[in-house]
Amino acid sequence: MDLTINSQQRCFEGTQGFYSHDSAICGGAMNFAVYQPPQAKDGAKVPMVTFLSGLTCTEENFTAKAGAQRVAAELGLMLLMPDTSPRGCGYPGEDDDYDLGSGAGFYLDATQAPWSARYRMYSYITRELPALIAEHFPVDAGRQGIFGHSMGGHGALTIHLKNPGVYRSVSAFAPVCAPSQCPWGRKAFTAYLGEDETLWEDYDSCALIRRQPSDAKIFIDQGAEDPFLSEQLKPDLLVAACEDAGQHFEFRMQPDYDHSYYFIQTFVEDHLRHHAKTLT
Ligand SMILES: N[C@@H](CCC(=O)N[C@@H](CSC=O)C(=O)NCC(=O)O)C(=O)O
Repeated sequence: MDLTINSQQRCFEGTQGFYSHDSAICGGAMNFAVYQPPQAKDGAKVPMVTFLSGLTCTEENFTAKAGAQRVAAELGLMLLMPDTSPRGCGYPGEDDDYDLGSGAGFYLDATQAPWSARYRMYSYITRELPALIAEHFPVDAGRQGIFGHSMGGHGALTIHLKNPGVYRSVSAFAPVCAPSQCPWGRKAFTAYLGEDETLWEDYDSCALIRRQPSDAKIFIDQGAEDPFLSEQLKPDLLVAACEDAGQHFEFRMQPDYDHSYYFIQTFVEDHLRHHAKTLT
């Protein structure tokens, strides 16, 4: 699989790069960013943590705003930052709303036309992109973790819960915890998956935990002043699901923090150390 290097720059003795490729699964060009830590040299393979971003984001938001590279360099973690959806599909309404279409792929495989042809972010993130990364970067595919923010927190939790042996560590910042029960998720799931809500459970962390908890510890930070907390994120539902199902978790409510990347950059070191405990 071919890869285009759009830019590469030195960063904490490692390399921060932006790349694109032609995705068979998403039916067009996709962008992503990778941070290679200094330990990834002379043939040495390093563990990788994938960060899934939230609504309106591209591969650039976390890469430029989270300040994760310094600690990733210290811990020897490769970071993979995918885009949040296919782009330029030409579907009606694709660019009209911030919470549907471009920038809002919700990390699922759409089953409803027209989205089903290209909005296949679940398969892209779990199959095509890791294979491409393994071909072009010195990654140890047996040591992978996943984390994310908001819509990307939902993606990280669901992808871990559906693939606990591949994504061995998991964490999230302000995740959409129960997409079947909040306006962002219900709008996206109706459009992408259709009206049958029983089919939504496959992409709902609370339902997945109740069905089959994982052996990992789910680590979550949430800002207490997050404007999306009660209507969209609903961490109380995830905490209840974890408690009922016996899922190991740590949930931290952070006083005074909001939903922004200032919140993320404050706690990103804790998240990377959480992943390193399992992966290194
Ligand atoms: N209506 C807002 C919503 C956009 C927003 O807040 N996006 C968040 C993720 S929200 C959940 O997935 C984000 O990460 N934005 C990018 C950033 O760099 O802050 C709006 O359109 O502004």
